[in-house]
Formats: sequence, C-alpha cells, structure tokens
Amino acid sequence: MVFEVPEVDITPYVAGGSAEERAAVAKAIDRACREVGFIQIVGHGIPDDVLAGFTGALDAFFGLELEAKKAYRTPPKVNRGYAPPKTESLSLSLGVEAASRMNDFFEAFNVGDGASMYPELDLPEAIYNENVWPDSVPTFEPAVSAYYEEARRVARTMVEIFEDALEVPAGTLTGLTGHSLDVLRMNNYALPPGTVNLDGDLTGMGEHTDYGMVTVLWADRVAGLQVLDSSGTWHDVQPNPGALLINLGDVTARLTNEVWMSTLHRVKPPIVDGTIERRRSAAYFHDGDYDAVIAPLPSCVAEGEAPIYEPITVGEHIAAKLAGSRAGRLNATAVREAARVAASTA
Ligand SMILES: O=C(O)CCC(=O)C(=O)O
Ligand SMILES: [Fe+2]
Repeated sequence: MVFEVPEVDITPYVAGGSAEERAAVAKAIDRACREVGFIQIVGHGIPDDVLAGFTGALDAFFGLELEAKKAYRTPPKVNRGYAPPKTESLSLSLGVEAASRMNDFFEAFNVGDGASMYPELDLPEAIYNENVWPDSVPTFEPAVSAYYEEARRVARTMVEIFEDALEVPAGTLTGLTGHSLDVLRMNNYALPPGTVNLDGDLTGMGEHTDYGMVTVLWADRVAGLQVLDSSGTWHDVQPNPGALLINLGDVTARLTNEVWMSTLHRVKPPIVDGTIERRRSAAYFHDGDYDAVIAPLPSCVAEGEAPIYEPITVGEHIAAKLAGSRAGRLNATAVREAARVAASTA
C-alpha cells in the first residue's frame, strides 16, 4: 500500500462555502482520520506576514546563547518556557523506556493558555500556567502571540469539521473546548557540526502520540518527521508547500473509540557529513477542557461491543503524559500506544 498523507482544502469552513462544499471537506477529513491520522491542510487562511514574523521570532530566540535561553526555564511541572536539548523524553510519555532516555535533542519553547485568560472561570493555575516571555527578544511575544491566535482558530475550525465528519450534533466536541488547555511548542532541531554521535543514542524527538484532541503542526520543509502507518512502518513526511499538518491526539482516539487514530510520530533528522540540517517546527496542541470527561462517543462503539476506553478527564490524561515527557516518570497507562511502538519496524 502506498502511504500518503492526504491534502484537504478547508476553505469552505474558513471563508464560507456551500453545504455541499462543506460536506465534501468533512468526508475527506473523515477518510484521512480513519486511514492515516495525519492531514495536509491548505486554505487555512494564516497570513504570510504572520508566519514570517513568527519564524523570525523563533530564529531570534533560538539564536541566543544556551545560557541566555536557560534564564527562561521553568520546573518540569510547569509546561512553559524554555526546554534545553536532552531535558525531555517523549517516548516516556508512552511508557516506552527508550535506549535514548532523555536524549531527545530538540530544544523547545512553550507558551499556552493561562488561568488569567479566563478571569470569569476559577481555573487552576497549576494546570493553566501563566506564560514566561523572553524579554531579551522584544519581538518574540507579539509575533508568537499573533501566530498563536491563528493556530488556535485553525484548531477550532478542525474540531467543527470533526463534528460534521463524525456526524454528531454541533456542540458534541466543541462543548468540550470552552476553556481548552492549549499549548504551542516551538521546536528547534540543531546540532553544532561535529557533535553528532552516531551510536544511535540521540534522536530529534522520540516516538509519541500527541496527547490532546488535535494538533496543528507548522514545520520547515526539511526531512526528519516520520509517521507510523497502520501496518507498523515509518514514513518520512514533510508539509506540502503552504500546508500545515494536522494530526489527531489521544483524546480524539478515546472519543472515537479508535475509529480515528492518534498516529505515532517521531523526528529523526538525517545526518549528512556528521551534521544535521537545522529544522524548526511548532505544534499547537488543542487538548480540550481540563475538567471535560472523555469517553467514547456512543455512535463510535459498535452495537454489542464494549468501549475500548474508560472515561477520564482531559486533565488526568495530560498529567500522566507530561509526567513522562517532562519529569522522566514512565507512563504506565499508555499500554495501547506502547504496544504499537513495540510492533513497529525500525
Ligand atoms: O517537529 C515535528 O515535526 C514534530 C513535533 C512534534 O511531534 C511535537 O512537538 O509533538
Ligand atoms: Fe507530536
């Protein structure tokens, strides 16, 4: 079977379209979610100048000296600010004890929704952490915030499309996202020439599924991202020109009782002449309200069959995942994802 990440133009949902046009989009999204779990999205409407400002801000921040960047570190429990290379391990979020323990060489900067964004709700600050901004790069906050708003809009549009694709009443999914726990992780994969260790210890970002409902992924068109297909083989994926990648997270796999998949992916930059080509990406995670209870939708469970998953809140699920990736505590609850990694071919 040829592996392909399908491209879908979501213009009818972004700029207005007829009922027929929207139905065709919803159908294409349903097929992509069943078969692949990754989608190339065009017609998302993110202005070029917002993207240019955003990538410029990433370059300015990641171009700082390591010590300067470390000023913006936060404790492992706080999913904000700067994460230096080799301080996270995504495979631990899955319960896979990789040989490359804490050897993911990406560096990242995280921003997200803080409790103060919802003054009318009494949201827990330990979950809805406030942002840390690098004041030594004055363009960073406005440029990243502008992109954040756009990625948030696209994520919310995708959930609207998901309701149509799953043929559930409006509000079934969007009703779980009123104060969605959203985070933007900006990733930089770069190693100074000569530091690459070829014994297989280092990886760009270990294999994982994303944790939430949907991820909007912007990335450079540089090799590195790999996606696991349903038969257990890894494939290289790059965004098409002008496209964003969309992938489903575990919350959606749970909601759909795995009718749609949270696809395993990882980043393995090719090493050429002892170095790698720098690559940037930014994953906007739209996870759902921390107190929303996630249980398989009745329409996704075949008659007479038991749902695969027990109900869980978004907050409980995300906390178990982050304890793995950020605090190095193996997540023993991700048995289904760990089994898929074990069955894959390198
Ligand atoms: O760098 C990439 O393309 C993927 C990043 C990713 O999977 C993540 O941040 O969760
Ligand atoms: Fe990811």
